[in-house]
Amino acid sequence: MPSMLDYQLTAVCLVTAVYFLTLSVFTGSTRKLRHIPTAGFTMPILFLFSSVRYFLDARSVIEESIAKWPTSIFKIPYLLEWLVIIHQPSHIEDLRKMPEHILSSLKAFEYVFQLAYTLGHHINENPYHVPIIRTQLTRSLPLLVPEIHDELVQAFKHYIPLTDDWSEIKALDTAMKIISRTSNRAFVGAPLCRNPEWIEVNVQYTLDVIKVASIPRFFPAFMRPYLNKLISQVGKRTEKALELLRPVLKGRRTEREQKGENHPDKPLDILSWIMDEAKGEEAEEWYLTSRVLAINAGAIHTTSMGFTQALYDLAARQEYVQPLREEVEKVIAREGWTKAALDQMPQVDSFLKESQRLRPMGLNLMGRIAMQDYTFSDGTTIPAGTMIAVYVVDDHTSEEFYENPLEFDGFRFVKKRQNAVSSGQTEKRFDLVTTGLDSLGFGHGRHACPGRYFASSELKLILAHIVMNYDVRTVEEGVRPEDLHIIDNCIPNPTAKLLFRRRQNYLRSH
Ligand code: HEM
Repeated sequence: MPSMLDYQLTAVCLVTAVYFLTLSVFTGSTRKLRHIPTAGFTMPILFLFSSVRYFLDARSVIEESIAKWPTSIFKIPYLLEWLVIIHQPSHIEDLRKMPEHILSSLKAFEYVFQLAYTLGHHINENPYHVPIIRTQLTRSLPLLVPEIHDELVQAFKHYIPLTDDWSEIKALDTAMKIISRTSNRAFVGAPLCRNPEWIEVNVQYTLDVIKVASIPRFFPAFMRPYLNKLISQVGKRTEKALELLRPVLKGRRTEREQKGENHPDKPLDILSWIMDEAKGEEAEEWYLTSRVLAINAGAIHTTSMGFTQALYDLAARQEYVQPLREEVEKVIAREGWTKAALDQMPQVDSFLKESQRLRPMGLNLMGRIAMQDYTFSDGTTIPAGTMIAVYVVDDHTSEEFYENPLEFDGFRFVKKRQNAVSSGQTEKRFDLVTTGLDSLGFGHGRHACPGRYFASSELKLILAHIVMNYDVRTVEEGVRPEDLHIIDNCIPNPTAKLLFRRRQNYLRSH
């Protein structure tokens, strides 16, 4: 039996080990970043207190730092590392212009998503899916929108039945299932997109990636590989997805052999395009499955969060329902459920953009790792290896860009579009898909989200479908469910329920 002394000795050894560990981990990087102002303490151990404060209330820590150093960059203790925060438009412009070999988005992605234990290094080594999403998926939207609409009608019927009495629906969970199904109509086609096991494996894979990428960052680097292995279910999920995708892959290969690579019935979806592009081992079934899962992981979580935020905004602000309905009804009567119709819904577009402006999916986006020492245009140098990110909230709520910036004004961007037109500028500047220094929810610059055209069409279709078919409100009238903040991530309340029923007051008879 170990004695009391043994326990005490073990405790002393552990504390000493942690102290020297943090000392060795931080003194190197801390010394190199000494010239950059710090939110909190830089000393080992004391640093941990600042880190805990950031963990509990990231927004206040950053806002206080901006008040102290309004024009300069600063660093914050992010768990066991330093994160350099930029927020000034001039610094964001510097970041936007920098190529991969100076400020790397891929390296940041690899680190933040712990690729070795989640999606796998092959996703970053050959990111051939990015141009597919940016060009083929976007260009195919006019053909895909009616299909996605068809899928979402079925998905809504299934997950939120049209009843005359109010039913309580858990918003975020339901959003993830609906988004997974409708997105997969464009990713792998029907009927796999609506197979409950496929939906489940994609949703769970996405949640696993987030878990495996986040938890180990609470621990020192040397412990992460062991922890990752302990908690990761990603391998198991990939095997399950492979089992479901294999028959589809086999069927498509047979069809290609029989009818030719570009036969007229070739399905119009991401799976077809990645099968066209994949070379060598990437063309193997496991790698194709892993690529489809990675695309899903990037698409489902982000779009579901954006959708849920907008839904909470709508449910709590009933005054927007009628004007949105009028817009959708008028356009759909003329155009049907098409991409052209979506392009003529400025109010729907603006509502979603305003929701994203005030509730982006994270306080800090556009992560980069400096691949070499880099000097910003104001002369501040960050050493190679530094992790940086943009505090987007500052730009999204800046009076320089927005009147009454903290107020939710669902049709703010409709007015901005009208002003732009009357002053001879392009109204596209204020579209949901358009990024800028005042609109960073999809990033900005060469790495801006390539899926934003697809996501935006999907979000517009869903919001339009909801206002046309449902009444939706919050459980406590007018009270919007509170967001959940995990460090600098803003997650729409994951447990909140909303009330749905069949729409009661039709504008016209259907
Ligand atoms: C509302 C939904 C979405 C939001 C808010 C969002 C947001 C973002 C952000 C902030 C970035 C990083 C930009 C940067 O670092 O500069 C990004 C990158 C990316 N997103 Fe999205 N995204 C969404 C939906 C999607 C969808 C549906 C897809 C795929 C179909 C997708 C695929 C990607 C990919 C592949 C990248 C990496 C691009 C690169 O490294 O060049 N996203 N997204």
